[in-house]
Amino acid sequence: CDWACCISSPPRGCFSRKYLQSQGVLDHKYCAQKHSDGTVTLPVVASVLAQLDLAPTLSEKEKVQSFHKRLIEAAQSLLVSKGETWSEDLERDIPSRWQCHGDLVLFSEGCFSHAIWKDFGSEFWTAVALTLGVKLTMLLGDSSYVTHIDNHIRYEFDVAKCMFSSGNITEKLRIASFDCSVETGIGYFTLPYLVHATAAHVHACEWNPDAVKALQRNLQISGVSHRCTGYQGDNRQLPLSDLADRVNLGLIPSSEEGWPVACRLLKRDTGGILHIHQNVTTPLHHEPPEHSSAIDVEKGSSIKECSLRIQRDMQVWTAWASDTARHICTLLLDITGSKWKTNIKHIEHVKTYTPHIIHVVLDLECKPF
Ligand SMILES: C[S@@+](CC[C@H](N)C(=O)[O-])C[C@H]1O[C@@H](n2cnc3c(N)ncnc32)[C@H](O)[C@@H]1O
Repeated sequence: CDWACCISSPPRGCFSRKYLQSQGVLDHKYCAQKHSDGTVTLPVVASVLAQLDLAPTLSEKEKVQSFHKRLIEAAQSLLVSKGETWSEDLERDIPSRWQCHGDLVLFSEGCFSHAIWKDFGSEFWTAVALTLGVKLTMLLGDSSYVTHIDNHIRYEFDVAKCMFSSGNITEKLRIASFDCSVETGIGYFTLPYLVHATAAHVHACEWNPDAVKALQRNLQISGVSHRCTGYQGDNRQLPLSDLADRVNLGLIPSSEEGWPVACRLLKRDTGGILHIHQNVTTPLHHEPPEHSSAIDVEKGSSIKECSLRIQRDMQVWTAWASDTARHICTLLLDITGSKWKTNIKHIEHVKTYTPHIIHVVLDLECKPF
């Protein structure tokens, strides 16, 4: 049967239709099937199987660890069946992290680098794909169109042609908690603003035609197309002004090129909020000495070091935020010809790339005098 994928046997995957519906994973192309023993098999989209919470008792970390262990076991058993010897070197070559986009898995460079995996070819990649619960990988597959479900929003896109950042999930969750029901917005995170923050209207500008196509499709899937106006092209050339209560400037490492257009877009009479993303670089910190004379002293100093480090990081972010606020004030004056005041409402820490490069978001309130 050509069912995309199905879940039938408890206890591993016993879900109600309502639960699957609420997660947006029921595959409506197929009908449910009733079996002679009274159980019912519900069709789900194959690509989301790996993301379903199949083992609610395990934490996310434990789940990744368990997949990593299974990946090692699968590689080991294939290798041994071919008469090869397992080694620590090979074990280190098995990745412990990866990104799942529906039924496609992305591994970083620097893993599976050993020539032996290449020699095993598709047999090895099939074992990897099966272990991770995906149907295919780019190494075997012929389609790069994927479905990714993030906080109940369904994103369908061509992963080979569009960029999707799953690392922004904490920021998407924060946006989901906003109430934008009387607001017009523009910028990043169109779908979370429309679906969860229930924005009255969102303007979305994108220069990649494939991403525009995907956005149109996803707006329809979420049933929010009527609250979105899309523009294809360079957002710096956008012929719009004086319409937004909120502008999301999500481009990193810096969104600075978009600041003038964002200032032009803010409502002239009431102003609004700019969410300015930036990778802020903090100075290198002095690491604690390798050997310390007494354990309790070492422990004490590491806590102190840690809190000092956080304080220094916060000072760097605050200094960056103050500079940015001043810069935005100048831009607003130049663009509108009148004075504005800005207020740093919040600085959100999104992600640490290295201990010294930190992705932050400044929520800057801008009001005309
Ligand atoms: C980092 S990706 C973000 C993708 C997605 N919004 C997400 O959060 O996962 C940045 C997106 O902005 C688009 N982009 C970058 N600069 C642009 C510009 N000047 N005008 C229009 N679109 C732009 C890129 O094509 C890309 O789709």
